[in-house]
Amino acid sequence: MSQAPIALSEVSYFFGRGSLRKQILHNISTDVQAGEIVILTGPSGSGKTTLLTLMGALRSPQEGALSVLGRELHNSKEKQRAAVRREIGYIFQSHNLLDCLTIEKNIRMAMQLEGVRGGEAGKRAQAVLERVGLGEHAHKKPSALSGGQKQRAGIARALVNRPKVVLADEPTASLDKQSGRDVVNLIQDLAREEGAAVVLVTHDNRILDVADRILHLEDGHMKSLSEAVSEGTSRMLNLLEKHDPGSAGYLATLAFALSRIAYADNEVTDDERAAMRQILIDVGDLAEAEVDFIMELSLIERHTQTVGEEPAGERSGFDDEKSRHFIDSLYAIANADGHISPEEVSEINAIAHEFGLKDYRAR
Ligand SMILES: Nc1ncnc2c1ncn2[C@@H]1O[C@H](COP(=O)(O)OP(=O)(O)OP(=O)(O)O)[C@@H](O)[C@H]1O
Repeated sequence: MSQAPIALSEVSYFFGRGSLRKQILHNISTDVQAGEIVILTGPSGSGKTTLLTLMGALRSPQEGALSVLGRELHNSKEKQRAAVRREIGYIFQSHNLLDCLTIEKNIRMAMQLEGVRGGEAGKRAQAVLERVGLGEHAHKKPSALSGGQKQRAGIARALVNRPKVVLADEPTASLDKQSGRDVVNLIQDLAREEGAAVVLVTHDNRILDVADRILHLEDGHMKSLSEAVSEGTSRMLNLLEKHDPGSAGYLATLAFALSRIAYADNEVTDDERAAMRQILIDVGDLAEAEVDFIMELSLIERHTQTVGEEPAGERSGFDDEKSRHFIDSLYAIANADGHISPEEVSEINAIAHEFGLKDYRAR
């Protein structure tokens, strides 16, 4: 099998020398295949940009093997890295377009570096601008475009030479929800069409679904996806709790209780999932992707908890309205398939008891 466009094996990276030497990345191993989209997440300072710059041949690792487009970069010389860089498409947080040139000229400039000029360059520039929805804006300068349009022009420039490796650093950071979504969809479509290996650094949870794989960095160490999901969810819940203490606690408690009902008969059906999702969406003013996070985390937690290992019962302190909503929601999940089983009833009773709630619907 041919080598992946990006291949890392036990890569470590250090900044500084002597007593100031500090290890930033620890034994990172991963391959990014052609046509694959990998998202790199992690808290600020965890080493995402450093890892991206290694993959982008802007630095070379002091330890481990790093191959980009078939070239080994461990201890490489600047000249070798420069040659690799010419074959990579970079998309930055700010579009990095030259303001004094039109969009079309910005794109032609990228082609000039590859020796493509004249009519051929004009044709290719127009085609790529149309592809990113900017066909009618070719002769405008960047200052005349919106943030999302500028970012799309940046993508057109990065992709016009059809790179086999595309690296994007926070491409949606300055965009609103819809523009951010448009931009990642575009990167995804173009990457698939060209069979490029794509690595995208982001803090934006809303775009995680475009990833084929999510890599999570913490203090320079690679973490598993489930650890990343759990970290992302608790960060989000903490944030919510700060802004809206009542509903955050309620949402987390409710999500977990609903998971218990969904698992009462040892299997979560699609109907139960859909009902659970809708109840949680109706409770808070969270984005759907955030609700999905909480729901999946609750289901995972429930699934991995062994029988007899129930969480310590807490008195809920819910007012009457919340108590009713809580009990009704449990019944709604139990009844999602049109039938409430004895196991589900006994789980509802157990939860009501643990939370000190009266099951006003019990017969
Ligand atoms: N040129 C440098 N010299 C010394 N240390 C650096 C340098 N660049 C980054 N660092 C340190 O390396 C660590 C990782 O930084 P990096 O920018 O890769 O993190 P990040 O995950 O991309 O953070 P953010 O999400 O804030 O962009 C940080 O502790 C940072 O202070």
